[in-house]
Order: sequence, then C-alpha cells, then structure tokens
Amino acid sequence: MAPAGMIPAHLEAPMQALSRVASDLAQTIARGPLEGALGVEVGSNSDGDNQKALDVMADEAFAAALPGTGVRWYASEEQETVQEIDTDGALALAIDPLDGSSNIDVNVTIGTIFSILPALEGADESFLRSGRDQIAAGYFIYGPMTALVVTFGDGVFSFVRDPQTGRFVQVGDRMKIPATSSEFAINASNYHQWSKPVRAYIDDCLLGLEGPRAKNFNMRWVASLVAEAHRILTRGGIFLYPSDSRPGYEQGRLRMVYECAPIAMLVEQAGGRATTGPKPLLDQRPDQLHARTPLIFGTPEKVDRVTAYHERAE
Ligand SMILES: O=P(O)(O)OC[C@H]1O[C@](O)(COP(=O)(O)O)[C@@H](O)[C@@H]1O
Ligand SMILES: [Mg+2]
Ligand SMILES: [Mg+2]
Repeated sequence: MAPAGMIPAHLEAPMQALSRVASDLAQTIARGPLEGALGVEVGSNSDGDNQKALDVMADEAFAAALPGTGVRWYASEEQETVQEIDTDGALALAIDPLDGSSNIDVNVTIGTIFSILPALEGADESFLRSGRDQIAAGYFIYGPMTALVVTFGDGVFSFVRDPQTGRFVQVGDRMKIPATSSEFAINASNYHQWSKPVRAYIDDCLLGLEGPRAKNFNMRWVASLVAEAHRILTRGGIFLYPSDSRPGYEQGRLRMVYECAPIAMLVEQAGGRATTGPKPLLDQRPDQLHARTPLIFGTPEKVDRVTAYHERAE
C-alpha cells in the first residue's frame, strides 16, 4: 500500500475501508452479469437521476465499511440527507459511490469519487463550504485496470490494484498534468444549448489548422467523469461540462460536493486548473448538498483560455 508517512495517521482507517470496498467492487464489476443485473434501474435518487443496482450496492457497501474509522458525517450522491456514522468522529466524507452509471451495462470504465473534510458540528455545514477545506480527495477507477488516485494535499499519487492479491500498490511518481495536449472533452450534443463563450472556444478548436488556434485538435467523451479525469491527469487536455440552456442544466450537470470539488483538488495538486468557467472552482461554496456546478478542468493554458473567452465582450 502507500509508503509509510504518506497517509496522514487520522486518514489511514477511512482510506483502508474505502480501498477494501473498492477492491471488492472491482471484482463485482469484473464479473458483470455473472453477479446479476448491475445496470438495471432500481429507482431514482434525490436529484431525480435514475439509480442503477450498482449505484445502490456501492453506496451501501461504502457506508457499511465506515463505522469505527473516525468518519462522523457521510454524504452520498445516492442519499438525500447526510448520515451520521461515528458520533465522536472528526471527519466528513462525501462520495459519488458509482460514477458513470450509464456505462455499467456497456462495459466501459466507471469509478468512485470521494472527498474528505474535517467534520464540523452540523451535518450539512460540514459539506457546504469551500473545496479548499478538503484534506483529501481521490477516485477509484474501474477500467481495464483498477486504480486509486489520491491527494492528501501534497501531490497526487497513484496505486494500482493487483488482481492477484486485491491490494493497491503504489506506481510511478507524483502525477503531473502535461503542459501540452491537443485533446478536448465535451458532450457536443449540447452545442446549441451552450453559452457563447463555450461555443466560441469549441468552434475555434474545431476550425483546426485554418482557425485562430492554427492547429488540429482531437476529441474524447467517455461519459464517466473519473475516466476523463484519469486521461487528463495522465496525458493532459481539457474537460468541459458547462451550464447550458436545457431545463435543469442551468448549473451544468455535475455535483459540487462529491464530484467537482474532489476532482478539482486532484487537478490543482497535479499542476492543473479547475474552474466554473469564469472562476476557480475550489473557491465556490455550494448552497445545498446536491448542488450542481459547471466544471472545466485540465491543462492550465487551456483552462485559462476558456476563462479569457468568458471575460471577452460578447
Ligand atoms: O450523459 P452526459 O450528459 O454526457 O453526462 C456524463 C456525465 O454524467 C456522469 O455520469 C454523472 O455521474 P453519475 O453517473 O455519478 O450520475 C459523469 O460521470 C459524466 O461526466
Ligand atoms: Mg458521478
Ligand atoms: Mg454516481
């Protein structure tokens, strides 16, 4: 597992619990339909999103593993309200137990995203704060390999699950987002609903060699935030899930507390940038547990360019 001293002592127990559950989930996911109908719809969560069997299974498994680890408050995408676990715990943990649910059935990479904060007295107030208060953030990625990518506030580290032992083994040095890349990721089916700055940025990329950027770009869209984050941490690029004019998307799609804030912390710790478009994402404060926010992150030069498009006169 992690080299001695890397995980702050008070985070060791929750990290061990999260890793154990993720390791078991990786096995369940790898068995796919042999485990049952993991991608079948079983209901909807507080946000009105469809819940798949694996969403609920993952949420229950993470919540069940946390008693005794010092986590007082547990906030999950799959639960409307915050759950109290260890009444004397000093930590608050927010989680997207299963990210990229639409990919479960089609055997495409999915993940788990988590954020750890110091617990405050109030359940909600522990989470309704600046992302800069996070003391740890990370994700598990269930793809061709299962890996953990995590920061404790001093760099980003990567661990790969050894399928022979089920344990996570550290690989490589600190992750650093490459400074150059020609890839962007956005769900282009929403083109006509985007704001002018976002449309202008993508238009200029699409014009390629003949446009103002004078170079050709490549595009990716996995529809799993974890997979996009992993690609960008590995080989650079930019991800955009902006707000758009579809009803319900005025603040984008992704959730601040357990999706955007932890990804933004990882990205900044790896030398990248994360914004809402005009503003640094980690400086924003959600007004409710399941609040959404536009999210743009990646290579600094690209993210700064999108910010400049937002500052430019119409
Ligand atoms: O289907 P869309 O609109 O492209 O949205 C894809 C986004 O939705 C998500 O799947 C939302 O996460 P959940 O699966 O946890 O609800 C992200 O992982 C992904 O970036
Ligand atoms: Mg998600
Ligand atoms: Mg989810």
